[in-house]
Amino acid sequence: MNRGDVHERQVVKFERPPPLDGGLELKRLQIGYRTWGRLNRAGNNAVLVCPALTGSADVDEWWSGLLGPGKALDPEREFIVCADVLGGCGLTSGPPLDGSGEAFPSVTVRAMVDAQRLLLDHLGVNTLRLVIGGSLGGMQALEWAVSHPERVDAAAVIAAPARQTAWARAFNHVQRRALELDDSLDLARMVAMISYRHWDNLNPRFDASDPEDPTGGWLDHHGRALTERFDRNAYLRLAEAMDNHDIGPGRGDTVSALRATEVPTLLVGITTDLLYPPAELETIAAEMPDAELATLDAPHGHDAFLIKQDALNRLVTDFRCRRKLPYRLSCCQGVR
Ligand SMILES: CC(=O)SCCNC(=O)CCNC(=O)[C@H](O)C(C)(C)COP(=O)(O)OP(=O)(O)OC[C@H]1O[C@@H](n2cnc3c(N)ncnc32)[C@H](O)[C@@H]1OP(=O)(O)O
Ligand SMILES: N[C@@H](CCO)C(=O)O
Repeated sequence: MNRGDVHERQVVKFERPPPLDGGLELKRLQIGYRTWGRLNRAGNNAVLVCPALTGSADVDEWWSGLLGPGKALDPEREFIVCADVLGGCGLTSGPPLDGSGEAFPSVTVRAMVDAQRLLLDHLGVNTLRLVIGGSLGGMQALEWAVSHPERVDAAAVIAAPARQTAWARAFNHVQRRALELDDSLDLARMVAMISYRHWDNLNPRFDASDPEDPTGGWLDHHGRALTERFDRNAYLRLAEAMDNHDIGPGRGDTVSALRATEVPTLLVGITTDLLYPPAELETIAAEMPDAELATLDAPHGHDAFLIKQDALNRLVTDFRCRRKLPYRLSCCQGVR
């Protein structure tokens, strides 16, 4: 069943799974996931896509610019897998699904990777041709490259750090305070939205002298929209996971962990990213033995990885073609 062209959401349940990172013991682990394309007999043509904070397994909804025939994630040639994130509010174990709400245990990025590994084992995936993600998804992709290099042919880390930064923590702190005052996700999302954008995105779009305040209206819109589609406790758990993200512990330190990771890795920095500026990605690239740095030139800020999809698709495709990774596309011709 896992070897066909399955597109709809599926669920796998692990009774008494092994403890996940951080001593996370769940009586039952459920993972909701989607796949595109077919897994080959050797189990070595898979690509794992890791979602960002409020993302889901529905890659076709939020990364359609990268998913499709001839694109960076090509289901005609590869088996694309994406799961709802552990601790979130999809069909993978998390506060709402588990029913434990606030009592759902802390989750780390490494635990997210542990859960994804169980899923890949279940599907018969041996090695990944690529693991890719932006923001929280980029943290997961980097953690994969560091913790399971033997299973990863290449990684693409977009707009994410190797270790959470004080600056990004500051935004999460204010969001937690907002959630203490009011259970609704409105205010937290509005704060987050400011960190996801840039003045080059908002200034040309909204007239600051307009008495109807389109900037405020836009923020209100996003606050309301998240409240309708997301869960407060899941949000808190995922923000906590981002705040605790560090590939270093247990591996010397962050720099030692990067230096020991030989997986070919593409690091994409977004020119206007105020949350994880390009300098973060440059630092990672400087330490990894086989890293390539690329720049996504966009006025949108951090969220450009969701908005400038054609340009991102080109960066990822070019990386894969240039590295002659086990990947053949007509668009590879001419890439050196
Ligand atoms: C990566 C993952 O894993 S998935 C998570 C990605 N998805 C999300 O984050 C969902 C939330 N959406 C967004 O953040 C953004 O819409 C993006 C990143 C997907 C796209 O960004 P942009 O193209 O800049 O869109 P923008 O931020 O303007 O949002 C458009 C929405 O704002 C509304 N809007 C724009 N201006 C205003 C305004 N002045 N007042 C009120 N509403 C406004 C639009 O009507 C539109 O509403 P809709 O989404 O309900 O159709
Ligand atoms: N805006 C995206 C990315 C945040 O890093 C999200 O809501 O998941």
